[in-house]
Amino acid sequence: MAANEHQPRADAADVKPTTLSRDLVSLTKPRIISLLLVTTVMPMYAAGSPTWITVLLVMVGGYLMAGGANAVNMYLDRDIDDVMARTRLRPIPSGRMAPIQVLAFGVACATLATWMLAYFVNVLTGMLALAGFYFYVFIYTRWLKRSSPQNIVIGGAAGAFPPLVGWAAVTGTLDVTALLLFLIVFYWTPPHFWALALLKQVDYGRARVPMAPLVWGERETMHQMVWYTIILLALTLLPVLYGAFGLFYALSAIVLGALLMGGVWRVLQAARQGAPWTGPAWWVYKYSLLYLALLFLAMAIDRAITR
Ligand code: HEM
Ligand SMILES: CC(C)=CCC/C(C)=C/CC/C(C)=C/COP(=O)(O)OP(=O)(O)O
Repeated sequence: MAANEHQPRADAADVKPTTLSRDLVSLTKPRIISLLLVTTVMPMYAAGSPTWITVLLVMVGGYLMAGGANAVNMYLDRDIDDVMARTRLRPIPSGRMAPIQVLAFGVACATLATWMLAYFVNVLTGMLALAGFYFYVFIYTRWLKRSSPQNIVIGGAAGAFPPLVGWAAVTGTLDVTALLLFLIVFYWTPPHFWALALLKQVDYGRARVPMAPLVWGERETMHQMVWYTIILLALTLLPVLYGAFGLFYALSAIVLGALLMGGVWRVLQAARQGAPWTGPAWWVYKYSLLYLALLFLAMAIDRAITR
């Protein structure tokens, strides 16, 4: 029996204020945004010495833009969220909010964010954040998520916009280091998400979402995770080669990267030997979050040490 079959389906109009405010926050997917903000703010310190007010504006604007994107994602995905155990208790499928309310909230957040970032920070920052919103809503959610196992590779580029936003907020422009930070998040996304997708195949199968393990099979997905991780590790060391970051970052990237590679390799080896691989896959999913946060923190610390 599905997890929330005993949950009462409330009328959207009957929602208590406390529940409504909690639902509005949950529409923004705050835990995911916490890491998006790390990948926005750390590049600001890697790019220069931002004032605290710029950092605050970028954090609020970035939260509103990503939160708006996540709310519109929940509006567009309300049918599949209703059939997946992981997402069935969200405000729309559980009947606590009407779809149109969620859409209006998401669009309002994104509009406010565009104005805040463009007016108080700079136009490029506002435009880049808005591009991330459009990429996530239209390219990933509306198009690729339901049509191709490459959904999270190409669509995943949306999640790589935050470092560009942070960089542009401090420098007013983009350069090759900013592009590398974009590519690092881009190549990080497949091992991050496919580790989870391997574990959630029943959900995605029920929702008919063509995630890689269901289309390519488990073993091929694991091979792809290994390749993306190898490219990711190479990319993380590139900025050291041309002097953008120093020894502290280099050592951090090597140690953190070796642990990620070890985890991804353990998943593949366990599957090859017919041993249980779900434990190692959970480890890779969880560790991928810590990996990205610490890698970006190391960039900022490195620049603080060498500046
Ligand atoms: C297409 C790209 C991505 C996909 C498909 C994806 C998918 C997911 C999914 C399905 C979850 C589980 C959430 C849940 O349990 O409700 C998750 C967790 C998470 N993701 Fe991603 N993700 C992507 C990119 C990113 C990016 C770019 C970041 C931040 C830089 C990120 C940060 C997180 C965090 C922090 C969690 C843990 C949330 C929690 O503990 O509740 N993800 N991701
Ligand atoms: C600059 C800017 C605003 C960028 C936007 C970045 C952004 C919102 C990235 C989110 C990435 C993500 C969590 C995808 C999961 O969607 P999903 O639909 O697969 O997850 P779900 O099944 O949990 O809904």
